[in-house]
Amino acid sequence: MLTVNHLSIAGRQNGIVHDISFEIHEGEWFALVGQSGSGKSMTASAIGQLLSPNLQATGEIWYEDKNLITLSSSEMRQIRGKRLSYIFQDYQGSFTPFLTIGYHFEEYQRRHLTLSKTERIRQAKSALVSVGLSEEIYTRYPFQLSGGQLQRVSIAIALLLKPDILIADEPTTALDSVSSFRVLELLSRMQEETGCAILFITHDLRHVKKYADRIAVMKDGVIIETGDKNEVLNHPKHAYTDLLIQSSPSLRSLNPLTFAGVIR
Ligand SMILES: Nc1ncnc2c1ncn2[C@@H]1O[C@H](COP(=O)(O)OP(=O)(O)OP(=O)(O)O)[C@@H](O)[C@H]1O
Repeated sequence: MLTVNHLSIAGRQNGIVHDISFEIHEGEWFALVGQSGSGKSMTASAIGQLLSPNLQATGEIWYEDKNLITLSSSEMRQIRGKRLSYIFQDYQGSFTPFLTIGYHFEEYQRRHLTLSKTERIRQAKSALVSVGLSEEIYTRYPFQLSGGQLQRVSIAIALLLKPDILIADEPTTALDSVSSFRVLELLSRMQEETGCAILFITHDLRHVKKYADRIAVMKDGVIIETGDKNEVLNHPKHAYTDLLIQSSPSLRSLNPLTFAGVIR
């Protein structure tokens, strides 16, 4: 569904991502993990042409028969939102504070869907209800909502557009554990309902263990290991992956040999 081939990202002075390749299959939950600064967000941004202008992406990012890197801004806008949606850690930045939640829905709906105004409002309210929020939120302003509620609004908008791929860049980092749980369960439900693929960026291997199908581990701008979730978590090939697992408390016991103290 999405094939990244030899992607590199560089600034004027330095390289950030170095020749990475991976594939996201239809309907799968693909987790990109690794330490802070390893290039996960830059990789996610490159897919939707969202890199800052001082950064240059080279290589290929194939979605259907299009190399996304070569598309014009207007061609990319046709795909981003409707076919490829983002949910960010910085949900505040995704909303304009002085515009109502309804207005945010409208903006996406008008750009990507052909519906009457009444139908747009009906669908938006129904999307809010489906993520566990009240219809009344439609007329509220972003500053009147909590972080967890705003992140659920982001998901409701994504849900409405039914993208093929949802890129969720640390969507729960700024949330408390109950809100995080709700958001992840919603993403999981959305995936079941719409069959979309999810590119999930996280530091938290517990979330990977619970939700992901496959994992890519990134370090210093390079993918050092990719594979099936259980394979990577139970039999890491790279010492760095092992270190990530060791430093995730609830995952230490995944490897019974480690748990028994037979291997480190
Ligand atoms: N606009 C920019 N210009 C130059 N370098 C940048 C720019 N934005 C980010 N970087 C650098 O790119 C590197 C990778 O950043 P990125 O945000 O992709 O890391 P990450 O793996 O997502 O980290 P985190 O988990 O902390 O979000 C970092 O060293 C960062 O300083």
